Amino acid sequence: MSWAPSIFLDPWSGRRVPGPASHSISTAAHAAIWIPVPQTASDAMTLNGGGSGAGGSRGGGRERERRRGSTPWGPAPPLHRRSMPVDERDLQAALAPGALTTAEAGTGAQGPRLDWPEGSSDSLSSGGSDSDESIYKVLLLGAPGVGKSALARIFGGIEDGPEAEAAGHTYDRSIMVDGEEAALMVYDIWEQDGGRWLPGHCMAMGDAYVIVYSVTDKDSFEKASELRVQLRRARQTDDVPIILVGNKSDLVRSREVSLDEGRACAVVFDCKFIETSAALHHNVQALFEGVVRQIRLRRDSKEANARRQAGTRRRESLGKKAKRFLGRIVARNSRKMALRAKSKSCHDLSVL
Ligand SMILES: Nc1nc2c(ncn2[C@@H]2O[C@H](COP(=O)(O)OP(=O)(O)OP(=O)(O)O)[C@@H](O)[C@H]2O)c(=O)[nH]1
Repeated sequence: MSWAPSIFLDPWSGRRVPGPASHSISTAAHAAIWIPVPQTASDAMTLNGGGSGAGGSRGGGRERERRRGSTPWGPAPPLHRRSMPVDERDLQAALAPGALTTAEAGTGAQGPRLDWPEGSSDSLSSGGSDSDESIYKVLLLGAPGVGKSALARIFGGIEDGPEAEAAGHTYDRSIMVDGEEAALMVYDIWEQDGGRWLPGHCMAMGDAYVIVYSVTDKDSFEKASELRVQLRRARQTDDVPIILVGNKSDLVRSREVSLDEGRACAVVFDCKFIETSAALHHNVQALFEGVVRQIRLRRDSKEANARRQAGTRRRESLGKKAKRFLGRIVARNSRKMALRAKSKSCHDLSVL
C-alpha cells in the first residue's frame, strides 16, 4: 500500500500546509525537512509502517529505528536528515589560535575553510570542500539566553528535546530564496568570556552575522550594540551583512525594548533589523532568507540581483506591489518621509 501525502507540517511555521509545490524549500531538501501529515486513519497506518502487507513487515525494523517519539499527527521525522553538526574538534582545530592570527582577524581576512564532512547533507547535492565558496557561513552572536540556539534549531529543523541535545552547534541547510537555492551553514558557537571559541575568530569567519538580543532584556540589547561595535572593528574593511534580531517578541508583557528602539539602533549602527519569536516560529524564515538576500546583494553582480528582484516582483501579490509603489512615491515627495523611508529600510531585508 502506498500513500502520497498531500498535507505537510511546515518546519518554519509549525503549520499544516498543502504539498511541496507551494513551498519555498528546495525539492531535494523537501523529503528530509517537511513532515507528511496523515489525513485519514489509513494514511496514518501507512506512514507508521502499519498494515499487514509485505512491505509493512519487511521494512519494519528500520522504520522503527527511524521513529523517534511521535507527534499528534504521526511519527517524528528521522534524526539529523535535516541538519548536520560539524565535528567540533575539526572546527576547533581550524579555529585554533595558530590557524588565524589576531592581525588577520583584525583586517577582516576570512577564517580558514572548513571541509564539508563526507556525505554530510542530503540537502547539499553539490557539497564538498571545493564548493564551500558557495556555502554562506552565518554566525549567531548575542548575550546568553536570548534565543540563539532556539533560532538555529528552527533553521536546522531540530525539535526541542533529546534530539536538540544531540544536535551540536552547526546546522547546514539549503533553502530556496527568490527562485534560487542557497546553502547556509549556521554556527551557534558564540560563547561569552571563558568559552571555547575565541571571539576574534568567530568575528573573522562569517559571511554574515546575526546579532540577537531579547526584547525582554535591556542588558542583552546593550550587549548587542557592543557586539556591533566589536564587529565593525574586526571587519573594518569588509562589507559583511549584519542583522540585528530582537527575539522573544511573543513575551509582550515583559518587553523591555520597544520595536522603535530596536529599529533606531539598527539605523545608528547601519545594519538590518527584524523582530522574531522562536517560540512561535515567527519571522524565523524571513530572517534566514533575509540573510541570503543580504549576502547576495553584496557578492553578486547588479544584473544578477536585478534579475532576482524582477522575478520576485513578478511573483509578488498585488497588495505588495501597491505598497511598494506607494512607498516610492512617499519617499520621493517628502524629505522627511524620505528619511523615514531610510529608517524603514533597515527592516527590509531584501534591499541594501
Ligand atoms: N518565550 C520565548 N522563549 C524563548 C524564545 N527563544 C528562546 N526562548 C527560550 O529562552 C531560553 C534560552 O534560549 P536559548 O536558545 O538557549 O538561548 P541562547 O542565546 O542560545 O543561550 P546561550 O546558549 O546561553 O548563549 C530557552 O528557555 C528558550 O526556550 C522566544 O522567542 N520566546
